[in-house]
Amino acid sequence: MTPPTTLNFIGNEYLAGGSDRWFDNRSPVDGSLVSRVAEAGPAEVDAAVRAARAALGGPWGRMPLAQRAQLLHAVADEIERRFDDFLQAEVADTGKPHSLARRLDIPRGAANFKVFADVVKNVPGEFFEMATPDGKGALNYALRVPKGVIAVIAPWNLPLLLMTWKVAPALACGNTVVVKPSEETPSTAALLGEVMKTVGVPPGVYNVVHGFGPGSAGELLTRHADIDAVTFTGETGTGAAIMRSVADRVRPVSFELGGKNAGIVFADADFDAAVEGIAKAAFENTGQVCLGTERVYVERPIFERFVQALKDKVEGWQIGRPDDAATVLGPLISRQHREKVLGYYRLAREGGATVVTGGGVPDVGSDLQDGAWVQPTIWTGLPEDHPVVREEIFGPCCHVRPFDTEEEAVRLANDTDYGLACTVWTTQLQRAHRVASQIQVGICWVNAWFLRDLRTPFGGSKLSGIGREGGVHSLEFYTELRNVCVKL
Ligand SMILES: NC(=O)c1ccc[n+]([C@@H]2O[C@H](COP(=O)([O-])OP(=O)(O)OC[C@H]3O[C@@H](n4cnc5c(N)ncnc54)[C@H](O)[C@@H]3O)[C@@H](O)[C@H]2O)c1
Ligand SMILES: O=S(=O)(O)c1ccc(CO)cc1
Repeated sequence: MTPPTTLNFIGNEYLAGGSDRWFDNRSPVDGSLVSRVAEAGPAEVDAAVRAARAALGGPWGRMPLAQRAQLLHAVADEIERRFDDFLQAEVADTGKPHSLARRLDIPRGAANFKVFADVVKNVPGEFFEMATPDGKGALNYALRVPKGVIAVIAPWNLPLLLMTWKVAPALACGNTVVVKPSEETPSTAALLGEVMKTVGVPPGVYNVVHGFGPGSAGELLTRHADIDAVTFTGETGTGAAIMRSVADRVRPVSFELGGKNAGIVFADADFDAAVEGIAKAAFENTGQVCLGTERVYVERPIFERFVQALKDKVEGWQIGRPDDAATVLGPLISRQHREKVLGYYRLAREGGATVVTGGGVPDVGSDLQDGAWVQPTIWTGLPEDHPVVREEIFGPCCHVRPFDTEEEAVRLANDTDYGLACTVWTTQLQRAHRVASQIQVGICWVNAWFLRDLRTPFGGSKLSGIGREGGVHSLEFYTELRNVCVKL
């Protein structure tokens, strides 16, 4: 039987790669073939950028804001109508449990379009009246105009959610996009093309090119002379490479990059809630969430009890097939990524860590032996300068260490090159505010993790990114302000 194909989407049509380059998209559950993907070469990337440019001068560019917002609501409605198609596609690529994709990935994929359509409709303008020597004065007002053609480079961990988190505000602001989804997860970006066409989004507004990073569609797109901005989510090193790609043409970038996030648990915390919260932060999505917690600091009086409870909690989580309702943990995204994660598991052992649980590959049976399975893992006893405590692993693992004072906890949490997120657990109100204000991150949760209001600013400090998106903050990246000065 011929395997299904995943095609580039350009000008509202699915096109095969002209140069006959195809790559395999394999399931991380069992290594089976999900689809053959058409890799975009220079001609396809150029065609996508041209289609996007042309659309800015067509019906999309002339469309009133209210109608644009209505279309984006229709996109969201159509994603919801085709919920199961998106669910199957996302799970086929990632192997994540249906329960997780059903609760998080697909609903958020739809919600992004609704939220940003509404945000853009409700943004007030800026106006200044000025005096002039002739006494008649002048009026200044700022127009927000779309930036143009936006290159969207997306990662594989929350493919639809993180791609639409960029595409929705870009389109709401009147731009057009060329999306390069991760080579690991091309399916939902491709499927979204059908949705765009069905609801009547004009050709060229939403385009998708498939492929890899360096020397492939990712680099071809970010180096293309006719893109106006790049928005990227992924590894810090890739962000640096993209920055170099756009440097000669001085294009703006918005970067959501890696993290090595801390969790701080005070002895006064609601113990059970903290265990549950840290377990999710460390292990949900098999630890493949940039906001996840890989460093946990626990106040000494509850340290031993906390480590035991965290171990019990995660050992009770079922690892297995995505469609099994009891499954909590799926595989990693690929065997290649598993090699990286297992490399850190090895380093931890060699560094003298106490392996509280996990540390290897689970027995998932012969059916799944070609998948990318890994055990959730907890360590204690490593020094703070160990690579396992300093580098982003992006797997289901955390190192837990005791602390004695609030000052020490803040110092430990901030002792990192990254600055994305933190989760703090305490029932003392003043402590909560005091600590949150001192942690050098883009988002600090108190008694919560991954609770997102899409109107709030989101992004990272230090090596975790450049800029903030979310709510009106997205407009700062996806529009330009043009001041009009009218002499009266
Ligand atoms: N801060 C955030 O919001 C956030 C969210 C999710 C993931 N992440 C980070 O993403 C990483 C995991 O995702 P990943 O492995 O897909 O990241 P990645 O950087 O390897 O790849 C991301 C995307 O960039 C493309 N790419 C790679 N090299 C490129 C190049 N030179 N030019 C243009 N495009 C290129 C890839 O093909 C892919 O589409 C982790 O580091 C994680 O922390 C960050
Ligand atoms: O801002 S969000 O779109 O909610 C979001 C969720 C997860 C991550 C990290 O993987 C980044 C942004």
